[in-house]
Amino acid sequence: MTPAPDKDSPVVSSSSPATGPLPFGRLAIVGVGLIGSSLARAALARGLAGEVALADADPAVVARAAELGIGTSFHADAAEAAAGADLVISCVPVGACGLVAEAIGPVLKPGAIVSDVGSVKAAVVERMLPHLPEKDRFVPAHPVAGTEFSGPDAGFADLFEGRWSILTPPPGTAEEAISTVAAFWEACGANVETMTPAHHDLVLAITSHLPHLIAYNIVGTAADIEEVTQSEVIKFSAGGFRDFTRIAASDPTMWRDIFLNNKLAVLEALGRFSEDLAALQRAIRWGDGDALFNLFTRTRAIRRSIIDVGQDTPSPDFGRRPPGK
Ligand SMILES: NC(=O)c1ccc[n+]([C@@H]2O[C@H](COP(=O)([O-])OP(=O)(O)OC[C@H]3O[C@@H](n4cnc5c(N)ncnc54)[C@H](O)[C@@H]3O)[C@@H](O)[C@H]2O)c1
Ligand SMILES: O=C(O)C(=O)C[C@]1(C(=O)O)C=C[C@@H](O)C=C1
Repeated sequence: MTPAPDKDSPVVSSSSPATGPLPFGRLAIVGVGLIGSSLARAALARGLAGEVALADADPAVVARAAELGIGTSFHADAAEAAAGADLVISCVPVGACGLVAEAIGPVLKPGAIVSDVGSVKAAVVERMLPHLPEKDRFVPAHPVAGTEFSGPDAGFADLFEGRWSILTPPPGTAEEAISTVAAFWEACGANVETMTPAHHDLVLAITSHLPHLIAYNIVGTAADIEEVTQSEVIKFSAGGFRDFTRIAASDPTMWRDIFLNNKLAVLEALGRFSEDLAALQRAIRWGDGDALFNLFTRTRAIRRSIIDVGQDTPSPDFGRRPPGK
């Protein structure tokens, strides 16, 4: 059982094998991009649902999902997919999650659980919860796993294997709904942790959102520097810059929505980052080699500890990608 967080303890629990009513009779996934299609593939491959109903607002995505055979039914209408489902997961950009909740709310069967995968959590709760008939059956989630690719072709069944999925149930969420969603993610190969939406947004602002902002910025700056031609950016991007270009290739809609919906936490993290950057600027200007050396030693240890605990693979491009990409 994974209890709902209270306000005094933002991080409540780490994963321990959960049990739940798996397989579901019907799982509905709304938004069949990288994450939605990976979940659909994982659910089919691992036998987590009898029916996997897929819906997307883009007709080309619905057609492609059908062609790929990654579900059991394919819908242009989210409500049609959600009708009769035991679990409905919204896998659309954060800015569109309110529209999904509004569409599915009226057709949810009694007892159906609703979840999502958005990279921001407080705004998702604010946008989705008002439209849901059973407020205690909404269990927001965020799989901390992804790539810079989008769309149904980019997904793969093992994306969540060994990665974290963070659940952020609002206070009052039914324990049984939380443990069912936890069991679902564990069956997809993920480790589950539960925390408050606000705490999630603070943590992810520094570990995910700010790094993306920095990558977008540095690639934009490099492209703008007139003496560094486009061809040189490409030619010399085999080094550290290459990692930034990978991250800066991430989906513009998804990341626009993340920054607009986690504004305060990102601005707070950016403030701290700017202060530390100014300190580095001073160290370089005044020849303070010790300050530089000490920081670089500390950050090298952090990277090595990340690899040691198996949270990353030391691949040349630092990325996880679908087979064949
Ligand atoms: N990409 C990642 O690395 C990653 C990782 C974890 C979580 N997330 C979160 O997962 C969600 C989806 O990201 P993705 O990378 O799969 O995006 P994606 O662009 O690959 O897919 C999103 C899909 O949602 C569809 N869509 C948009 N609005 C819709 C609506 N109103 N109704 C139905 N379908 C709609 C789009 O047509 C598209 O097919 C986002 O909220 C993102 O923050 C992404
Ligand atoms: O590996 C990547 O491409 C990612 O950026 C994945 C990443 C992350 O920052 O770790 C990006 C956003 C998601 O919300 C979760 C995971």
